[in-house]
Amino acid sequence: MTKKIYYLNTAFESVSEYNLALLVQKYSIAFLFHSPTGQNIYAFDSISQLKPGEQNENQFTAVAKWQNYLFSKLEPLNAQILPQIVGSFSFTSGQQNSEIWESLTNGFFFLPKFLVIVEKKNFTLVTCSFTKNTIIQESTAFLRLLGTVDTKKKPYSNLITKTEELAVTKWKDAVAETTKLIKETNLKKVVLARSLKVEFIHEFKVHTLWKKLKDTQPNTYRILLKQNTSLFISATPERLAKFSANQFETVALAGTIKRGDTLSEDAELGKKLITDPKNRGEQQFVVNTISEILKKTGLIVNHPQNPILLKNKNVQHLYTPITGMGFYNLFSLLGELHPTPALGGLPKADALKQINKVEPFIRGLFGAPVGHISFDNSGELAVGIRSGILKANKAFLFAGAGIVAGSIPENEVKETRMKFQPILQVLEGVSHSEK
Ligand SMILES: C=C(O[C@@H]1C=C(C(=O)O)C=C[C@H]1O)C(=O)O
Repeated sequence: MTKKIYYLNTAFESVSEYNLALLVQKYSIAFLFHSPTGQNIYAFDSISQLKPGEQNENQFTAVAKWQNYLFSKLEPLNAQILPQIVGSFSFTSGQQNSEIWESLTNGFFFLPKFLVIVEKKNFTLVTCSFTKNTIIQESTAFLRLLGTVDTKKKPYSNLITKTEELAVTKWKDAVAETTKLIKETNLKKVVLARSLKVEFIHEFKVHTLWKKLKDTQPNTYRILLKQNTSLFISATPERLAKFSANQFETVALAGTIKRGDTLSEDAELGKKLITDPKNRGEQQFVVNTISEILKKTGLIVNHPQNPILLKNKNVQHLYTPITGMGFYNLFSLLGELHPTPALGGLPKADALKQINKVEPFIRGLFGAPVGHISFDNSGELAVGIRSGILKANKAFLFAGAGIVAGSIPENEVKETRMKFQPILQVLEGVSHSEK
């Protein structure tokens, strides 16, 4: 690509989230990203694409190089707000193409042609184009389309016909084997995941999923990545990083217990989690490892001494926000950090080896960094858990749990079953208006 990439900003009044989600069906590539505290991003169509884990180098270095290259081509047309690259890394580089993940196996990033950024009720469209002469018309046509997306409603429902937890016995054996290995070697923690297959009557429409995600998971990230016929969706509570020039915010999230049916039962369960030595130890590994990595890159690190409880609809976790201040190289820091011991384990390399050995599927985007990065290296990435991949009338959901010396296989099965719930409930009995 030798051509320049022009970009233009158009501020506009407002648009409903539902209309933006409806627009996804008109494009083969789209990305929706709702952060509980950051920017909301809606991206459609692409100017340039990269599969990070398919390059012959570290996937974070590959994205950094691609981003640099794109930056050298950017040409603002009276624009203050930069375009952003959006999408997902893969859990690890060089994953073997899998039937489930198909072309998303090794991650997928793109520079959107149309990027809607919503921040504190300000709506901006950032349009990218190779042609200077037509960019204004392209933006206008996009906004017109957005304003006229058909929201007429007809009754609609989609029902699950089958759910199947895959290879449960084998997974329990893997947990037992891993626990033994942890007791016998210097391995301390390994996060093992399993999968749930779901079949339903019809193919899902994106806006249906998005509405259900919004209705059922109000305080998590909400993420949707569409590439042709594959849809990745996530209701993750876990931030990998929110970053700007000299600030890097991350979290240590680990340790899980169910929500209670009453306020007092819920508080009781929370207390049990926060005073439980196994879970506190598991989460402390994550706090220590992340803090060490940030310090090693020269950041000044701050975090509260003790975790607090993060309560989502289906589960509660131990949570410590961690902030690093100072200068840093974004992509090399992300490469050091991912996967944190919340998703990989400790020591990282040995844990990844064990994951590779015992997990019967490719993680694809499960647990991978997913989000948006501006050309000034500000942005936000979440950890792609509480997630699944949908294609036609099938979905594969994923859930993992931290295995430590004291882990009991049956309890880990129950914990991962709870972690399937956020996305399972999105797919379950969807019944609302549909064109
Ligand atoms: C791996 C998952 O969750 C991670 C593991 C947790 C745990 O072991 O308690 C808690 C939160 C997440 O960091 C998942 O939801 O699939």
